[in-house]
Amino acid sequence: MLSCSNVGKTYATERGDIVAVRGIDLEVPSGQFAAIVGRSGSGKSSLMAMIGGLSRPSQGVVRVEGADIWALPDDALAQFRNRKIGFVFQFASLLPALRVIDNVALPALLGRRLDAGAAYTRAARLLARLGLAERLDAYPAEISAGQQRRAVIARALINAPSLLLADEPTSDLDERTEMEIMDEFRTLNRDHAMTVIIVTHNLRLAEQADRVFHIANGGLVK
Ligand SMILES: Nc1ncnc2c1ncn2[C@@H]1O[C@H](COP(=O)(O)OP(=O)(O)OP(=O)(O)O)[C@@H](O)[C@H]1O
Repeated sequence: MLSCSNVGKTYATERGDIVAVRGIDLEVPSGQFAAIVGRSGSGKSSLMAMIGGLSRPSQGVVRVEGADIWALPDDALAQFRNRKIGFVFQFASLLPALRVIDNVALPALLGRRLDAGAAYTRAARLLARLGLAERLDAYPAEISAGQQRRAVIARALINAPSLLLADEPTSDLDERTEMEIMDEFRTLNRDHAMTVIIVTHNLRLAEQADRVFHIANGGLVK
């Protein structure tokens, strides 16, 4: 379902090139729960950004459900991301001027596959499942960090993606919230055959995955 063939990323900087990812080959079958682990700076986020269609590889091919995503024109890639991939990334925070429920419904409205009524109904249902039924009308600044993370997860799921990418989804959260979020990922993975890839520093979380990829210095450790 997801494959990387010889995928690499080099950043050109004023002080020369930085090779962040060096020709990685990996495959994650549909419905698998995979974890990517590695030290800070090893290239995990760069790899996830290429897999998610957010940052163009310097070399290699990324296929998601058979599609060579980086061969798609920009608008087709944007549509593919919107429909097929859910993101739980640190930088993808909630829009502060919108209520929680508006934030969650937004990708469905942008994707134009659900009408507004259906988008809001689905957003409310997802938020309720994630324990936010009482906070639908709150603004992001009015809810806790753990609740914000759950709202981001609801937003990632609104278009029923086949691939969920989560970069350090539970960092800064207490152990109980962390476990609740992991349980939610496992349920989605099991009940909806959603492929899940998480990046984590936390080996306790990685142990729960079907498959663990270790990255060091931009390459996979065999
Ligand atoms: N936009 C960029 N421009 C230049 N160098 C970058 C850029 N983004 C990342 N790098 C460098 O690429 C390497 C890999 O970074 P990356 O963020 O992928 O690692 P990581 O494993 O996700 O780290 P962390 O666990 O700290 O988030 C690092 O040396 C980093 O400094």
